[in-house]
Amino acid sequence: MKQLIEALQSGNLAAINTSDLKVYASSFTEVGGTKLLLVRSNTGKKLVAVGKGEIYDQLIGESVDGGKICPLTHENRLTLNQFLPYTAPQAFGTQVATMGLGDRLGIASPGHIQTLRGKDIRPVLAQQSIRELALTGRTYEDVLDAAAYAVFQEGYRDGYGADGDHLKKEEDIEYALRLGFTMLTLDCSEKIDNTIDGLTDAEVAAKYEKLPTSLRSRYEERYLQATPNVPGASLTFTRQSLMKDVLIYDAAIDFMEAIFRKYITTLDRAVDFEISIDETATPTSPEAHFLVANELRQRGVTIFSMAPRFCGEFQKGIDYIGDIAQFEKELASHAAIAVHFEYKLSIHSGSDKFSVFPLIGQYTNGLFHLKTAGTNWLEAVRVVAKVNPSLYRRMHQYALDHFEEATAYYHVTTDINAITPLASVSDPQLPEYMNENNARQLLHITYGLLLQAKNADGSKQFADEFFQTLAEQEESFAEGLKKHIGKHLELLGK
Ligand SMILES: O=C(O)[C@@H](O)[C@H](O)[C@H](O)C(=O)CO
Repeated sequence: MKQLIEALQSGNLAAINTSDLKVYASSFTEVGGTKLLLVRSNTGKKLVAVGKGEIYDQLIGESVDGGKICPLTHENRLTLNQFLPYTAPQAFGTQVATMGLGDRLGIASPGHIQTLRGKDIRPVLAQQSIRELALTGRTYEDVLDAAAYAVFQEGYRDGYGADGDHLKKEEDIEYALRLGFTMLTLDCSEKIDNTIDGLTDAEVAAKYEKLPTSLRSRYEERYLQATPNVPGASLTFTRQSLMKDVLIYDAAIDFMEAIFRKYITTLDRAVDFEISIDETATPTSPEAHFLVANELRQRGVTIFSMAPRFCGEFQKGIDYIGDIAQFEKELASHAAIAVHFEYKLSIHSGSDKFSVFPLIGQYTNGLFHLKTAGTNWLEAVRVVAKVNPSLYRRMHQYALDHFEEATAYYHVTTDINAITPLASVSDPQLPEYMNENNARQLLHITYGLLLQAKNADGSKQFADEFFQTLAEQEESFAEGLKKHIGKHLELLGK
């Protein structure tokens, strides 16, 4: 360690003996009288500090040969945030394209940064839903720590975001905000009445007539007396469609306003507030999108982005399923509505929607928010399939055995009987499973079960070997992400 400390003190990183050490040269920085560098030895990644000054004194670590070797702890991450602002998340607002890069493992962000660096789009690296935290056993502290250390490792100074994703409960919103998350995705799915779609016109009318007169009058005056004029959007309101949309969305709009007033307007910092109405059975028609957006504007609620439930299927980890002509027709209106109300269109379940990415880039004029998560996990699985076939086979079989359990968390139309039987696939062919939709969804939705699976003695059945394999294959994983997420960006016009 003495040689490392001396080389760092001189600022001569090339002099560091790297025979048993990986040096992340992009991490090197000086603050006050302290030099900092991230390295990885056989005991994992460490933050090395030399010199003097406040940050040196505040970092917690072992004093060795005149320097300090610091573990990548939550407390040390907070110290980095305090002295190196670029390592803390930021809000981006509506004037720059952004991409959610959900990292369920806490090891994907370096590859994400290498992919996006220098492009006209900014990464929301710390994006996880409460559902993902529950399935992986992680916390929002873990998520933000991993992203911040990745930013430090890569020396990435263009800014990154932190999205408390698909939040439904106030305690989860408070949790994410307390930790400094810079984006909130409010999931309104439990306030959207999906039963309305199944009612007859007469049943809809009868239910609507029971609403307060003042409420009905307000909606009818706003949406039936004149056709809204949104350049680029084709909108037709009828009394019947209006009654349905009011019954479906009115409670959700009240919820959006209440959360905005209680948590967003009271903040002393910028936060990107996203409205998610995508995880519902009811597709969001352009008229419904306009109604929600206009009601929010009438109530003084300003948002960063809106995630509608598009027509067709945006399933996890695979390409778009549906009529692309119809999708394009509605996308044009959705994008025009977002422009009209001055926010970005947010595309959830954005992983691998290659057939519609060019349309999304075109109609949003390159100003969108795209969310991915599953595809980043699957690139890690692809690495395992390539270098540790035994582990991949055990994980694949476990996923097959527990698939039904996983369908409780994600809507998929996977046909697991269509997946080539594992025994008939040779080791070199295993990575091909990541190119087959049914196998992709099998491994995607079982991520939590796989990571949390335990042996009879309580040890992790796959996770320890999985993370060890990925640690040994750090560069391969980053290259896989650069290739796969790079394909996303290229088709989006970035
Ligand atoms: O799996 C989750 O809960 C999230 O990744 C969620 O799906 C996210 O909002 C998303 O759309 C990622 O593509």
